[in-house]
Amino acid sequence: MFDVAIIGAGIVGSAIARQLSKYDLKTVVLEKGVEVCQGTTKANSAIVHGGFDAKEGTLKAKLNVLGCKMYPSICEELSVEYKNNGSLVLAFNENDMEHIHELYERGLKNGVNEIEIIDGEKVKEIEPNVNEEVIGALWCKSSGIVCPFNFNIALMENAITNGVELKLESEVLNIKRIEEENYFKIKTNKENIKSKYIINAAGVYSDKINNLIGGNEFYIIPRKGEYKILDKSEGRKASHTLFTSPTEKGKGVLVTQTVHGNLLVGPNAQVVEKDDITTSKSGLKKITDGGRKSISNIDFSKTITSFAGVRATPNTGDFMIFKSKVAKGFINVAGIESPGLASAPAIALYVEDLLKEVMNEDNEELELNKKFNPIRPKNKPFMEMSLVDQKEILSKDKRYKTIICRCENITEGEIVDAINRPCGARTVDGVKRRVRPGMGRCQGGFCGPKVVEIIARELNIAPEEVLKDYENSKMLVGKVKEVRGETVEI
Ligand SMILES: Cc1cc2nc3c(=O)[nH]c(=O)nc-3n(C[C@H](O)[C@H](O)[C@H](O)COP(=O)(O)OP(=O)(O)OC[C@H]3O[C@@H](n4cnc5c(N)ncnc54)[C@H](O)[C@@H]3O)c2cc1C
Ligand SMILES: O=P(O)(O)OC[C@H](O)CO
Ligand code: FES
Repeated sequence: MFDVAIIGAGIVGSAIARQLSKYDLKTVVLEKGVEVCQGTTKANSAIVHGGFDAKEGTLKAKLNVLGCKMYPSICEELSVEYKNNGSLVLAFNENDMEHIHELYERGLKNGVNEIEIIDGEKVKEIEPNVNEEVIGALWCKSSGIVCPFNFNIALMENAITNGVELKLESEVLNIKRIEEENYFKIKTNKENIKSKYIINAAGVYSDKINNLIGGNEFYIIPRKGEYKILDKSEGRKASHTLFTSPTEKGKGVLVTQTVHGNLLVGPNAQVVEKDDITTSKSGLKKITDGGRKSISNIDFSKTITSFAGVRATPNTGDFMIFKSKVAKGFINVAGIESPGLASAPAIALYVEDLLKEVMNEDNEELELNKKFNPIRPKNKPFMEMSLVDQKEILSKDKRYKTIICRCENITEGEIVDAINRPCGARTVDGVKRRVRPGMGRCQGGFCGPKVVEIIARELNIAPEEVLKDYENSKMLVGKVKEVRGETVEI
């Protein structure tokens, strides 16, 4: 019997898992994906918002502001890339200026202190490539950018190191509350699991999971956002995150540098089916036009790839984080659209308090995990190590000598480490998200086959079994011909 079962291993489920690993609890995370970070967390703007956008008094506002404050230290503990680059909401006319003043006032009410309104000249001084028609901006100095994949993975890795169990490819199909014995029976595609408490962090599917216990307090309206990611040569064009005035559809198309130095432009907003992450010509045109509003000379011929993510927009307008009234011991952490990434560390604290409340009702208390260690050791890129560190690691492992990804300068040693760490990579995209082979200009054209070979070797599976990302995404279909006695695979 588990004490807590968390459904979903995106940023929210993983942040909660890590928070609960501070306590002496038997916690399991059930994730239907082949890996962690396969839902919305893998495809978003990666902005740690300051917290001036959400309406005052909402959970979004409260948890965003606190989450933003927590980011620098939690990323330090977990060795995750985070940069406090600040953001600008740009104004191009008097109407925009009015919006900016509203956001400023709202920011102050929400407790965001590091904000100020600046004029067009100042904007151009701190962001030289900005569209010269800018007349002013709201400057938020506390906001930042993060690597959402590594943050998600690091949270789960640290949770596992501290005793949490992660069950991958485990889709929750049904939940039954066994009232007389005070626990839940959870049916997955693999097994039945018993748990005293359940935390529903299933992203766009959080309404379906809540419906399994007969809750119908909210539903999710999936809203897709498309992006273009550009070469690092374009990344230099923006140092702050550049927003235009928000609309009722959201914060609009932004332009930002990523923590790795690429340029990210997007998203739009479109109601779709839950799993629709396709991109379209018309959608991407909106991104291009929207991005040029902030920086007119973006060279979109330097686009590396495009992608889309789906917001778990709740019909209620605010995060739906609450103890279920229909099933005692069931906590919803649902409707976590933007600013869910920025809020995740604070959401975990909020859920910890809710769990304490439900446990109190059972006359139970949380006890500390005396072995809890908040630190996740670095997996620093080989090329960023000092010469001394490079020599040391090479003396122990020669695989750091072989460059596998030429575009991003990634060695075999780093890829092997990414696979063999706790919560290690299981797929080609999983390796890509952890250590970046495939993120370069050639998009894995050169390094992809080598990565497949390494995954097959390390996981002791046939190359044909290696997946790109999801289940059924095999990359090799069989052997086609023999070249000088060697079999060539496709
Ligand atoms: C276009 C876009 C831009 C965004 N930009 C930002 C931003 O810049 N800043 C910000 O703060 N926020 C942003 N967000 C919001 C942020 O990405 C989300 O709030 C956050 O990623 C949600 O995380 P999650 O863990 O709730 O969901 P997910 O990452 O989707 O995780 C849910 C997990 O549950 C699993 N699951 C579902 N059903 C089941 C089941 N039955 N059994 C087992 N597992 C299941 C899924 O496989 C998935 O892994 C953006 C979102 C989008 C779409
Ligand atoms: O478009 P929104 O409002 O959902 O926001 C998404 C990101 O946080 C900013 O791009
Ligand atoms: S060699 Fe790896 S992305 Fe080009």
